Amino acid sequence: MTLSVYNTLTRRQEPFETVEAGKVKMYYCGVTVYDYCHLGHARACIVWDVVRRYLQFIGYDVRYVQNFTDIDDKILNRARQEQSSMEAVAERFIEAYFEDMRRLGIKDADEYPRATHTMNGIQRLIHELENKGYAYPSHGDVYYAVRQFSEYGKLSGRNLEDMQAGASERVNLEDPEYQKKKDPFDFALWKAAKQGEPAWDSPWGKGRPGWHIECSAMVRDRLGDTIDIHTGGADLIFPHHENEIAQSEVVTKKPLAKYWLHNGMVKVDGEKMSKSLGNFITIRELLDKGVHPMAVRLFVLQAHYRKPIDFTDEAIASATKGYETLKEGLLFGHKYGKQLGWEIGAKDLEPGTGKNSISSSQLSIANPYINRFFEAIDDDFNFSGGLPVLFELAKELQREGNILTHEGKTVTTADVLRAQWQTLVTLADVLGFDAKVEEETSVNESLSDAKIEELIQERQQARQAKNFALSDRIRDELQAQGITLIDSRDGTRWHRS
Ligand SMILES: Nc1ncnc2c1ncn2[C@@H]1O[C@H](COP(=O)(O)OP(=O)(O)OP(=O)(O)O)[C@@H](O)[C@H]1O
Ligand SMILES: [Zn+2]
Repeated sequence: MTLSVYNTLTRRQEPFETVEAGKVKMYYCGVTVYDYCHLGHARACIVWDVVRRYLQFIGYDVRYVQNFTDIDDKILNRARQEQSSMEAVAERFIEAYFEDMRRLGIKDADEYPRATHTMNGIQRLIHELENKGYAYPSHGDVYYAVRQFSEYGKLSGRNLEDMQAGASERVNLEDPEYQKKKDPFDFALWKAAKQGEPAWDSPWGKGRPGWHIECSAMVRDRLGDTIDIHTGGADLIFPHHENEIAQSEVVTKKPLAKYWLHNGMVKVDGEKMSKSLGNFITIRELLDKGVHPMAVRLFVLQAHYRKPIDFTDEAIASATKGYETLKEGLLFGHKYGKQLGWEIGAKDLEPGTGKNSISSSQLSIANPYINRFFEAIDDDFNFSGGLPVLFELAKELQREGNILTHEGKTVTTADVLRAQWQTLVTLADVLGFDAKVEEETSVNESLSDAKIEELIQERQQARQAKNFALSDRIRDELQAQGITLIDSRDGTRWHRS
């Protein structure tokens, strides 16, 4: 079977064929940085992280770009509340983004463009839209004229006439914002500067870009006219992605993306978890409470990526239990490899980096598992369908581990067990699951929170006394025990890995 994916644009599952053979250009609409990331963002980032890992695993050279929206009314509001600046708020939450996502084992994207760094590309696009008659200036703003683009609505399946009929009662024609537009569905490409807000010079006067145009500009600047996969949450299909298409395609005369993929929402009591609704749990709250990052990953991957999932304590508890089984399997080689007489170097114990990490003879033993895994995932990235393969292997290894402990021998041969274990480690790595040996340390043996705080104090004093050798040693010793320190202007935070 070969990979096929559900394309929001065509509403069909289609064979996956890239623009350029062997290469995938992929763009994800990332976060607006005015608060800590929540579990909904974790879901989106985990899903696209795993899509990227899988594409790499099956041999594609993937270029993955993810943006940060660092100009927005919500960022400005936060800056006002904190008597700080838009830049400072954005910087702080970008830093926090990296900290949280790395804790979840999400690999860094190849590039992280920001709206504020893309001002030339944004203005160039608006200028071209204006020249082609798709944009018009009004009172210092510039708007996109949706009626000009005959294909408007093709992604979301919406039709301007129906939308107009539905909205007519809600549109307040007295509203000055509406009065600036020729059509109520026209959207801002550029907004005139308001008193006290950050602004950039432009041919239309001082101002700042609208949200949709930044993604069109970033895709074009970083990846070109047509990319293979454009992703984001399903909440972005309309209007954000519809507007991106409208902006980009009339300028380039080419499709913006071959495949439009959207992840389902994390919901709380049936409603989207979102920063604006305030019904969210941040990634750091969840992890600091002791939920294992890999349990969060399992929680996310247990559902098909397009379906909504409900966040409940029970669901997280059940994922935590599930991860315990997976972890047992992943640590099998570390625990029993020697006893089974495997000749293993440190490299064998590393998580797999692709098909090549399993030799061809091992691959043939492991084939049924690998084939089933591929078959599931090739069907529209059905990661949840690939998980039973991992659990079957993990349970089998767990069972053999118990027999070995109690009877001193295993039922299956050491070679087969080794192939099964390496298959598990390799396939688990494709989904981003990784178990660390130090996780074997029981809670009793590990450092208490109080002891960690004490060592951090000691390190602080060492730094003040400029005894960097000592402060580095304390940090390294903590790291060796799975405690990561993060220094920032507000002091030192820590977390267990
Ligand atoms: N609850 C959620 N479940 C899954 N994905 C989400 C969820 N919330 C946001 N996303 C996705 O995360 C990315 C960043 O979203 P964004 O920064 O707009 O977050 P948000 O919480 O929706 O914010 P706001 O409430 O201010 O709109 C987008 O791709 C979005 O679709
Ligand atoms: Zn976007």
